[in-house]
Amino acid sequence: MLLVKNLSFAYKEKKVLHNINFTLEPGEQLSVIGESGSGKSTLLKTVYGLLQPATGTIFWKGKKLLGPDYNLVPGEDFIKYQAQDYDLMAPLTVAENVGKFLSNFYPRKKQQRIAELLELVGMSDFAQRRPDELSGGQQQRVALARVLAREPELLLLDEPFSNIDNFKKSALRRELFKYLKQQGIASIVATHENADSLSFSDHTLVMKNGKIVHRGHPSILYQKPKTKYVARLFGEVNQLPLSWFEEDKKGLVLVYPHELIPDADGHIIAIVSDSYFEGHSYLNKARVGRRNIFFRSEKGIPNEFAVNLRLKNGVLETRLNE
Ligand SMILES: Nc1ncnc2c1ncn2[C@@H]1O[C@H](COP(=O)(O)OP(=O)(O)OP(=O)(O)O)[C@@H](O)[C@H]1O
Repeated sequence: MLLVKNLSFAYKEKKVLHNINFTLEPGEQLSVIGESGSGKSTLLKTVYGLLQPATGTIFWKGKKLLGPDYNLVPGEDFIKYQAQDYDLMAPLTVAENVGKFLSNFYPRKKQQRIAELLELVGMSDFAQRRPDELSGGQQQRVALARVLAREPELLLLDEPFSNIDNFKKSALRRELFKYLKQQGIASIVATHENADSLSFSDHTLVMKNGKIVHRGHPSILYQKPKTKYVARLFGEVNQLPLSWFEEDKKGLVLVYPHELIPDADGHIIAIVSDSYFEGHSYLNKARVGRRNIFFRSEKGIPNEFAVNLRLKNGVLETRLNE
């Protein structure tokens, strides 16, 4: 088990991580989400051993991990870390890059392992190419194969799919996280992209200004976000007066755009200002009084068109039950 206890870190006098606590079991998948600059990368670098914590301790399976002040070569053998840059070796082929840290003692086994990993990341056809002949997304996939080569027990990935196009990304995500589960590899993925978090994580940490502001299973974070900041990480969200839905109620409620339904009987009247095509539906920006809101519709809606909206059944019960 990974145990991170009261971890804090500062770049010179700028404190970037504040009292971070979490645990992670072998094979578990943890995602760390939060706005740019919230401290996700710094957390990964500190856990990996590139940065020396100001306070706190990190244990893996009961063994205390020492930071760079105590290790000549930063990083532990059983942890692999994929940073946002890929650091592939230019003179080596893709296959040589992936196999660089594999033993040459059993050459056939080594070649099999390289082939298996290149297949996993969809790069088999590029085995003999050199990194400078690859696109950014292809380099990112090779880098992923390389960090998996020596079967780490704990894998730390910083924005692992950021350069990979949508065609490849969904399949790669599914294959990679299935592989990690099968192999019992624990992973921490720092990401902006909610799909990394929603579909594949056992737990999610939400970071803001170097602190964990919320944690839990992604479905709970999505359905019962404690703050607009948390809900906003999953896409557009409205913060609306409760009195719109229940007379005399004070306070605000978070409502996702798909939870506001166009309905002739709806008593919220919205004037559409923009309608954006998003494949499965349209995302509409509209005014209700002086407030801007977002709602979804199956069809595009002309500007300045008035639409009656109602709240999807059950939303208030879900959001307000604490
Ligand atoms: N080498 C550094 N020296 C000083 N400050 C730094 C350094 N690296 C990061 N920071 C600061 O630390 C804070 C956290 O940065 P970090 O890169 O961990 O955030 P992040 O959540 O990973 O952001 P992003 O999503 O943009 O990658 C930011 O305010 C950043 O400006």
